[in-house]
Amino acid sequence: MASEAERAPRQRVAVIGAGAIGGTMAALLQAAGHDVTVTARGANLEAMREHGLRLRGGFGTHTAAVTALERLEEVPDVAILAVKATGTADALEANRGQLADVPLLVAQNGLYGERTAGRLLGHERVAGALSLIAANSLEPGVVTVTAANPTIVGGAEGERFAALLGEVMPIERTADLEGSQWTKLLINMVNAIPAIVGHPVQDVIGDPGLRRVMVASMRECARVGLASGVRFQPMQRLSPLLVRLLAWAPHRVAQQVPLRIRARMGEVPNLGSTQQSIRRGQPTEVDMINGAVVEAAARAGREAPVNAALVELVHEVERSGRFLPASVVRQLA
Ligand SMILES: NC(=O)C1=CN([C@@H]2O[C@H](COP(=O)(O)OP(=O)(O)OC[C@H]3O[C@@H](n4cnc5c(N)ncnc54)[C@H](OP(=O)(O)O)[C@@H]3O)[C@@H](O)[C@H]2O)C=CC1
Ligand SMILES: CC(C)(CO)C(=O)C(=O)O
Repeated sequence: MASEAERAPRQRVAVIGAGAIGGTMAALLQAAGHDVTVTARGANLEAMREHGLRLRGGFGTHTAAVTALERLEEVPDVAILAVKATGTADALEANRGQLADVPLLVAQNGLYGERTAGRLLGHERVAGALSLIAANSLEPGVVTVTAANPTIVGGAEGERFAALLGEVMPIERTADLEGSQWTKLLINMVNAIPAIVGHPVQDVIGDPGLRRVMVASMRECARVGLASGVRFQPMQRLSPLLVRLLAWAPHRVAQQVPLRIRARMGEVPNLGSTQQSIRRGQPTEVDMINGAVVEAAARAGREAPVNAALVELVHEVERSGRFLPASVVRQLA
């Protein structure tokens, strides 16, 4: 993190979508002295207006006095987009007039979120952030960080945002955002099964039968990425060599990948962002995560049957609002 002398001058920062990740960034930036405006809606907006934005957990406790609006009213110096990828188009459309030429950091899972945002806004002053933080936003106005891990930043405006966020949280730079997005996509293969069975990520990884299916989905992701020419970038302790091992080594070796991810997650139960969407009755990003592997497989003339099945099962849980027995997942691999 930056020293006092290295700190950037106070900036007007807009955070579009102050949920788990956006709320964490907004609260920490406000605590560091920046002038932070967030956009939100419903009970979350009301709670932040009434009580401030309350941060708990791994980055400490802070109630941030942010300006909370439904949509931006002024042009900020920089903006962070932290809505789920399913909400990008609506959120940018609502704030188009204020974001015309403003550097924008897209903090999302999945592939190419910054390119999508740049295309929708008609400029290329964009960067991408891949958050290894685990955070919950299940109570209006409150964000709880359960694992205060680093965030990886890259893209055209990467340096600017790495400097800004580096003031308040651990940041790593990537020169190959796409390669890092793929590594994060591989890590996000931990999301779908917890969302199907309704258990924390750590418990799912601890279940040998569910872990086997998770490894199979990771293997598909690794093989499809490698076949598509992706250069997986190192992330946490997931090295390019380990990605190759994951793709081809026997299960007993490959399972080290989810086990290492679990070790980094800490003890506090982590639902994962996909299960949080389900619990809030909202659409998930599964089409942009497991679905992205299925799409990339099709482009490469391959198949990704385990990911295709997981996409279907997550959609089934979205529709019914009922988690499924673990046996339904265990039979996939
Ligand atoms: N949570 C986590 O631990 C992690 C999440 N991520 C990724 O970060 C990204 C953000 O996820 P996360 O923070 O969990 O998501 P959340 O759903 O917690 O936060 C998104 C917030 O944006 C709000 N929102 C959506 N559309 C609009 C809009 N048009 N105007 C204003 N507010 C809007 C949502 O409100 P509403 O609830 O009303 O829809 C919600 O409060 C995702 O891509 C996720 O995959 C990455 C790493 C970890
Ligand atoms: C890394 C992980 C699993 C942290 O929760 C995440 O990215 C998510 O929840 O989407």
